[in-house]
Amino acid sequence: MTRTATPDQPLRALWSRHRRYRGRLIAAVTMSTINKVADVIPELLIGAAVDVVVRGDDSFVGSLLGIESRYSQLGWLAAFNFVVWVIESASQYVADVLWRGLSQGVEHDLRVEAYDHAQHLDMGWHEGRASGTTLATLNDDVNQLERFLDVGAAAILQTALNVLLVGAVFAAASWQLFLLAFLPIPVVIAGSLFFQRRLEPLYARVRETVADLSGALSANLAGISTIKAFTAESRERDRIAALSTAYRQANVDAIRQSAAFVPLVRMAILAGFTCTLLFGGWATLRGDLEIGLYSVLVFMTQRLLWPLTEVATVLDLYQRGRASASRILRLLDEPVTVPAGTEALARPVRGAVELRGVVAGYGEGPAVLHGIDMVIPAGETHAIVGSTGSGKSTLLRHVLRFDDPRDGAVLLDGRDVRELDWDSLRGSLGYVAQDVYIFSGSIADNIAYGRPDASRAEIREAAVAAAAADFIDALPEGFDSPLGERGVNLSGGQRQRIALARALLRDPAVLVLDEATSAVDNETEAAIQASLRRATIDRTAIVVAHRLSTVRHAHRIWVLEGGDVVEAGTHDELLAVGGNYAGLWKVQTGEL
Ligand SMILES: Nc1ncnc2c1ncn2[C@@H]1O[C@H](COP(=O)(O)OP(=O)(O)OP(=O)(O)O)[C@@H](O)[C@H]1O
Repeated sequence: MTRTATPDQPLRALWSRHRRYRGRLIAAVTMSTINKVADVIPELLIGAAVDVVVRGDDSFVGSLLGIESRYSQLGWLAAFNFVVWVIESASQYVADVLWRGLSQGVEHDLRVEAYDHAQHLDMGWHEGRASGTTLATLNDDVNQLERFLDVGAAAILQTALNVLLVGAVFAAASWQLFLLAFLPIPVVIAGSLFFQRRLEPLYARVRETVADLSGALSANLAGISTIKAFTAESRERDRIAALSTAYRQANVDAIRQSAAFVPLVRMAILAGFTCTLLFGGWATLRGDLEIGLYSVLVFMTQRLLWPLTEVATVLDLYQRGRASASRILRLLDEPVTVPAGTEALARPVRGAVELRGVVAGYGEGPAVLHGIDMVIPAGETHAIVGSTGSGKSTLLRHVLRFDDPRDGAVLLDGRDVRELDWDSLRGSLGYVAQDVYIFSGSIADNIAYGRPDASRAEIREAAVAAAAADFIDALPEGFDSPLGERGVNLSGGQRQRIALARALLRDPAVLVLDEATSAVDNETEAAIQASLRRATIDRTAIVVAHRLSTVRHAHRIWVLEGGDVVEAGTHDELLAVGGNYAGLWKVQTGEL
């Protein structure tokens, strides 16, 4: 499987996918700018107030407004200050709402897009990694990005605006002081770049370890009954503890590095602050600088420099966001190796299935099917039998196009399934898997999963055909009985019958059953067999079975061995041949 390289600028690459939010971003940046300007003005006003008190009639405010009384001048300043604060508070609120809306919007879109992409990736991709690892990307990584967008992006903008605005005030007051006060800035920038480079691999490691942990946690919860049955609790606890320790250690390493940045920033700030205090004070004493301006500059130095300590936090969020963005992009860049075709089948679909020289295998592994030729005419029931590991499920997997063959082709109604759109292919197939999945919801919801618009009467009809209606009616809430996420309150046989009803309700041209009656008792099996015979009168059925009694009436039985068809024929023909099938039949029934 080829993998597209992650771009060097994962956040930028991610943003290019979300250009539709540009308007909202511009609005958020505008609001933050208004807010920052309104935030700086009160400090200028303090300087103006000191100026009023010290210089009286000659003050800047006095000459600007043409008012003599110092009391009135201060009153005007207070009124102006009030207006500025109202603007500051209102713009803060609007900016917060806009930034959060932006991050929530991007997060939502990304989560849905990444999930949708993941569900279109082939089965091999999903089987090749723990589902918890994918979950970690869809959940933790997307959330991590939200934190960066929510807090980090706005903070970066605020700090940059701060430097610009305060810089403008300093530059207007005295260029010498401007240079002194801005002394720490290059140090902070150089430090940021240095730490950013060091932090990048550390946060990539944090994301990897959290994915491993998440994968192990979800696998363990899914297999909790096995853990209990084998009293493996303490062993599993230790395994999870080891993965958690790796995660903690990765975080500690990253935090140790990112925290080391804070003292560096603080020392740089101290230098800048001391310079302003000392050199500004001396200049004022010499009469080169107005007292009002000096007090403004002292306040401004605080305003300029202290927020720089935030740079470390922002850098931290930025690096975490970058690491998460790379993982999300990697998922989004994962190619869909089993893409849908574009052709539609002529309706009604007849249901003729053919395999022509199908060679198949998993990943880079050896071939599991070695050139299977099989013709299943429309309307017939064909069985596939063979010892365990002979390739029966692999064959079904290719009929369903969970995977494409390495060589040869699978055809439905004479068309290569790779050319067909999903609706034509999977819409024509009713599948009952070996391991039945029950969704949370009611029994009726589960049966209607493939046809959500089905009426209650149709759902009941499908349940009757699958020999499931009796046990469903016996439940206190009947078809409305809720099922747990994994259908834990149903027996294996009951779950199989629900799955069968689900497949029959779609009225598919081809019914694909993988060991669909393996978990039921003999009596239920006979009931299902009778219903299946009725249900498959006018449709194709491909049935994988271990218990040969369930397929003895099939039109044709294909016997697989080591990935090859070794025998084929009706039950009676195969018994007459006296080969593999006859041997298996004898073992299972004791008769010949
Ligand atoms: N996801 C997978 N990845 C790699 N190899 C696999 C995978 N699934 C099956 N195989 C291998 O393919 C071969 C055929 O397996 P398959 O499940 O098709 O056999 P089967 O006849 O259905 O067996 P059973 O009757 O036990 O279900 C086996 O050797 C198995 O190890």
